[in-house]
Amino acid sequence: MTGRRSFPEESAVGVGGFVREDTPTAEVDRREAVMASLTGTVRELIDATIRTTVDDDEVHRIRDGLAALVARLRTAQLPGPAGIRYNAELRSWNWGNAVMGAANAIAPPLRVQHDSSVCHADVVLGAAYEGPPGLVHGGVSAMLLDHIMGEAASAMRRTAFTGTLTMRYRRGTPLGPLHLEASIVREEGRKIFVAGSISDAGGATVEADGVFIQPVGTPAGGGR
Ligand SMILES: CCCCCCCCCCCC(=O)SCCNC(=O)CCNC(=O)[C@H](O)C(C)(C)COP(=O)(O)OP(=O)(O)OC[C@H]1O[C@@H](n2cnc3c(N)ncnc32)[C@H](O)[C@@H]1OP(=O)(O)O
Repeated sequence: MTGRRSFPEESAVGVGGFVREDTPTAEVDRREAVMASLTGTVRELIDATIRTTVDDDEVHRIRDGLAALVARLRTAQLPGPAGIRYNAELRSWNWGNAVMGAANAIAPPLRVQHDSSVCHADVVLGAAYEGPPGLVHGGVSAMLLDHIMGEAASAMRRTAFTGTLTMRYRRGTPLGPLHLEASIVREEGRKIFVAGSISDAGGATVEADGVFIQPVGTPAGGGR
């Protein structure tokens, strides 16, 4: 996630993985762009690997070349996962996030837009997300919906964890361009009920209902 949100020091949430850093926003932006450029190429690598038909010897040469690049990246590493970081200006960055992390080539990535009452995102899913032939893996659909529905529940101002997520796969979701939406249906105390969908040009392929729960001690809502 990026942008200004509420964080533990503001909301007194003791959720692990949040790390405050003094990195200026301009430096975060610069580094994020650098990492995103690398990640885009790694994403290309994943797609090219899945679809390659080069001969065995060439596969082995490419493997050895990539192993050397991995060793170079390993010369300076975080001790564990990237977590969620934020600075004094509340610029946040979670570059390892499985759905939208700028340094995670597994992430499609999903770029979620927050409108007044709806979160939406357009994404193109390629060969790396295939389940049934030519169709998106059902778990990938659930992952993307979990994320965008969680973003809708958080509304850029609070922490909300997935409690229950119910999926209805109405028909196969084709690989290619897709549209996702999510919005809050109602709230009951710490429970936030959210609806979400994935659509192709022909309409909804997957619909989901979710119950997202604010951890104890977090504000029940209010302004940003
Ligand atoms: C700045 C960051 C932005 C964040 C922006 C984030 C965007 C990305 C979002 C990604 C979302 C994820 O993947 S989150 C990762 C996946 N989810 C998790 O790992 C969550 C694991 N589970 C938990 O941590 C916990 O079980 C919680 C927090 C969900 C609930 O624990 P709790 O707070 O102790 O709940 P508890 O007091 O027992 O119950 C409170 C009320 O919720 C109900 N309830 C409890 N659990 C559930 C449940 N699983 N499903 C439905 N309802 C439940 C209870 O019946 C009760 O209702 P009543 O009696 O009051 O009526």
